[in-house]
Amino acid sequence: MESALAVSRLPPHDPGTPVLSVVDMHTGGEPLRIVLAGCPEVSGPTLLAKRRYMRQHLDHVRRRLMFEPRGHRDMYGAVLVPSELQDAHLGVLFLHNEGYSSMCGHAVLALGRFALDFGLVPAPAAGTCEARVNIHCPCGLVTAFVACEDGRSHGPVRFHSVPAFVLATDLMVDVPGHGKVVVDIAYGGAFYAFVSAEKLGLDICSAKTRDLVDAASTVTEAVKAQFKINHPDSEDLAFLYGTILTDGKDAYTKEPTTNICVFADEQVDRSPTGSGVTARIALQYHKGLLELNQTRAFKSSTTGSVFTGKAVRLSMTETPFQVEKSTRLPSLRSQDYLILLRGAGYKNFTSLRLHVAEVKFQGLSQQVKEGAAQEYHQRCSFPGLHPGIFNYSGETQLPCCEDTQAALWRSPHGEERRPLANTHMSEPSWKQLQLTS
Ligand SMILES: O=C(O)[C@H]1NCC[C@@H]1O
Repeated sequence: MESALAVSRLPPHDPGTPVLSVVDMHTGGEPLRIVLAGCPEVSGPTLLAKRRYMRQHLDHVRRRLMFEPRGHRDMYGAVLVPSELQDAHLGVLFLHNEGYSSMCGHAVLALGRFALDFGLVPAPAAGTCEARVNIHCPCGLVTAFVACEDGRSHGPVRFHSVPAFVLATDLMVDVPGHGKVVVDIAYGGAFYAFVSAEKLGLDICSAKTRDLVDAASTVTEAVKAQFKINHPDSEDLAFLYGTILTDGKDAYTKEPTTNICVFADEQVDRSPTGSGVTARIALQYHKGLLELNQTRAFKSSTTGSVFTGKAVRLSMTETPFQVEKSTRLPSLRSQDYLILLRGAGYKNFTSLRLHVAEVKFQGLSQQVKEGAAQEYHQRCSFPGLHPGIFNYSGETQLPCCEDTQAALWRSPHGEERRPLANTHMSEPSWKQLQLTS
């Protein structure tokens, strides 16, 4: 039920016109547009089936939300859907400028706070300092731990991701304009190619973002053209999401190592990339550069925002690989590359995975240092990017129409627990997007 106050604040609109209500958040400068209401039903018995359904039948919703004039080419989104997993508090489909990703760490960090403050999970008992939010992402169940005070989010969020693994190290790729380049590929809920920017003739800290994006995208395209990536569990997850250029400082130090993630269609992550950090930790562990429970800091070269992360446990699964070997391209399967981790022998068709936990963001999710944002915009030469992207405002309205997501907004403690204003946001405002076809 909506309060009279909330309704009176809504702008006039034709009740027959579909309206999407959204909340905009960001983590470390990376946007997250969360759909509150108005998305047509996303059908499917499983989350991966819902992802396929949305791609086939509701892609116009993604395009309205992500593209200009309401979004921009680096916009990111989340559609919340019911999950088939009993333990999940919510399911989520991630949206970006090209389609639908399998994992998104910055979104999980923001959604953790969102879920607690909007009553999607029970308020933790008095005296509890972290709320647990189980988020079913396309890659699997991810748990966010949200620091809280008096039942509301307050401070850092961390998450435990799905098991990460290394797919390939020292892979020789023919990169147009750069010759043979050696890259590593690792999985942190999504697959990334990793290469030091220096190997592409760039300094990650001073190069123009446009040049970093061009180089990273060329690597992504080259890997996609020359190798077929397989995932042990599902063909839906078997794709290269992007390339992460690094400062090459993989050996452990207390100082943060810097990287830039270029994913989807040349989209740039303003944050250090939660799923990328997860994959990079798996890679560093695999190379013997990081111990279990050793915390490493990762810095975004675009905004300077920092995530920390550590590997917490090794696990071995007996899941056989179910994907077919490509006849056209050399096939990359993790049993080919991963299994002899640290010299231990494992039998064929056993995948060894690393549980990477505590990817953690210390800042409040709405705050980006103004200086960092300005510096980024000076270096960035995307014509369509407007500086307003860092000025997120909140959503004070409750969903204005009943739809398939309505069940998600029903707090376990009743409607009245829903806050009228999202306290993450400095300047409450409403936002409605007209959905025309
Ligand atoms: O933090 C992350 O994992 C995401 N950020 C944008 C690209 C990735 O999905």
